[in-house]
Amino acid sequence: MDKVKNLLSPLASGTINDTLKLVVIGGTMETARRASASAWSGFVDSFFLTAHFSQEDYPYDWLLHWLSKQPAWGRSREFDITTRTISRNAVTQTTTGDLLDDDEDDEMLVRDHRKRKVAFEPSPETTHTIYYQGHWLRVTRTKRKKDHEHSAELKISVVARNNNILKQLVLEAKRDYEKDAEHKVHIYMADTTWGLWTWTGARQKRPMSSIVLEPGVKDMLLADCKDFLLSEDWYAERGIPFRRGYLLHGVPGSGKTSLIHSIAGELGLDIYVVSLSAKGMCDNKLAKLMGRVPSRCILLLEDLDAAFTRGVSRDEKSTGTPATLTFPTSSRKKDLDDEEDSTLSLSGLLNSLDGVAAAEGRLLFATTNHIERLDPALSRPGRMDVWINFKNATKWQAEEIFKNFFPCKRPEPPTPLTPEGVATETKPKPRRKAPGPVLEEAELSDLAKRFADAIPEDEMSVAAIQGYLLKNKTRPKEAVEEVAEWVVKEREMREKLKKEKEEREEQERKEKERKAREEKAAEKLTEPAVGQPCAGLDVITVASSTLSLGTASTITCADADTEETTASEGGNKGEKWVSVSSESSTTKSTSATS
Ligand SMILES: Nc1ncnc2c1ncn2[C@@H]1O[C@H](COP(=O)(O)OP(=O)(O)OP(=O)(O)O)[C@@H](O)[C@H]1O
Repeated sequence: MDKVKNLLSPLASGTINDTLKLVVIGGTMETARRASASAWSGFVDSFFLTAHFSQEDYPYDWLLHWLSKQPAWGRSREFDITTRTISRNAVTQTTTGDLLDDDEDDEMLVRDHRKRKVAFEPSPETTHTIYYQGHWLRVTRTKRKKDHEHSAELKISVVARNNNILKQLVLEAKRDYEKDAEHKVHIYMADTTWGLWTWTGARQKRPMSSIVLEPGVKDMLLADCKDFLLSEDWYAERGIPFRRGYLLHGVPGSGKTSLIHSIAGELGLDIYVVSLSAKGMCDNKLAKLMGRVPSRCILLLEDLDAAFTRGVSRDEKSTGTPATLTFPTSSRKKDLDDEEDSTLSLSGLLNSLDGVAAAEGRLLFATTNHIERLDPALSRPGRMDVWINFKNATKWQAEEIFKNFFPCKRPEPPTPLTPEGVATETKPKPRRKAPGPVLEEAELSDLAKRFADAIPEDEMSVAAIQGYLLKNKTRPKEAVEEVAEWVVKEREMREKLKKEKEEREEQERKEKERKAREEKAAEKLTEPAVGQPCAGLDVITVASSTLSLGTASTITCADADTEETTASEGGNKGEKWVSVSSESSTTKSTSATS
């Protein structure tokens, strides 16, 4: 008791009393200050209407698109600068700081190639103030994490009596976005870090006429897509999932991707692009992405064959025979779990495409240069209903590409008539002058024919021919005269590249073999300890009764693939090694003493 009194006695002294008073007064004042500050901010906030727009929903894109056009955005004091243009219509700024519209900017780029387009994006976690229809909007882009998932959000606050101003803003942003979309194709890329779709910009629509394919192919494909989009009820009545898949396969540079973009433009659809071989792509992320594809769009799976060169294929999984047989220690098991988590499997892909979460009404387009590498399950009807083979250019294609490439004098279109039949006086739209000479129509046809004669059938890709013409874009006549020489050079170059590739592959094969030999040798050297699993084998049976050589127990290891069984007797170096057949069969003992 005395001890307690001694301990408390300093508290009764004057100094401690004063200190305590100070602490109490200070604490009270601070609490009061905080309470009043939060009350004030609560009071101020009570005047604000706040709307949240999640990245997973359309209004987020509309608003970002709208914001990217606001001059105040460019003058904002905190922003991310990117040379990746948000949209061709986005407010852009040269490095000198002047705001320019697109046409001016193009001119600038011609005059001064060092000047680059710079786009402004809202910095995350910063607030921007924008004046809109008599109101000050406070706009904040935030990143949030919910249920282990990252996503972005746009928060817009405004002082107003009701939410009419926010409704108006969203509608205007939507109208603006859709107006731009009329002439553009919006492209979204799969973000494998967040498992979300990221808007990467809008591309000018590419006219179907600029794609040169054998007659009928484009029309057939377009008609099929249109027919599908109009057949929702037909599919519903028959209980068939409302989806259609198109597999475009064939040589590189033959127009697969270009055709898809063109169709998207023609049908007014957005494109959602997934590269299955992208770093970080796994079953989970793909399923999430597929669940977030809107109902009417083009889903583009690029380089379909590339995805499964590194992952675990469905066949390996389904037979239960993993590619490498291992006995996971706890840390190794964690690695395996992580690996599984970051791997894309064929079954994962099929589930994502067909699963309940998969969007209805989407057009699935898949491209590949190696159709022979595809698993038949992936390309079967129901998943890929229409297949189109893209080949190297025919002579007819070469001729058409040439005609499309060079400008020629076209006859003036007839003057439109008024309802009374009087010709209207219309001012011709000023056209940008194309570089190079403008040919007569007949001359162009003649040159195109001569050009096509020099191009070998089904040997050069359309992209290669286009590349050659680009180099001669102001010299149509010379392009024809020099094309034979180019073909020879191109062949030589391809021969050289082929040789180099073969040499590289041969070297890689040798290297692989060498590594395999080394691994085998290392395996032989590692003697399995008694009671421990044999590396590389997945079934272990301890059969101490089958053999009675020496004193140690015997381990029998069955190779899952070959059913071959070996047994080894433990013991010191220099003692016996025994091989036996499987447990039930008779011992084919080859004992040896080293
Ligand atoms: N049939 C074609 N008609 C018009 N242009 C074409 C055609 N084929 C290729 N091109 C041109 O070649 C370039 C490459 O074409 P694209 O990317 O569409 O080929 P791809 O078949 O998708 O190639 P990859 O398989 O390598 O992805 C584009 O600039 C495109 O304009």
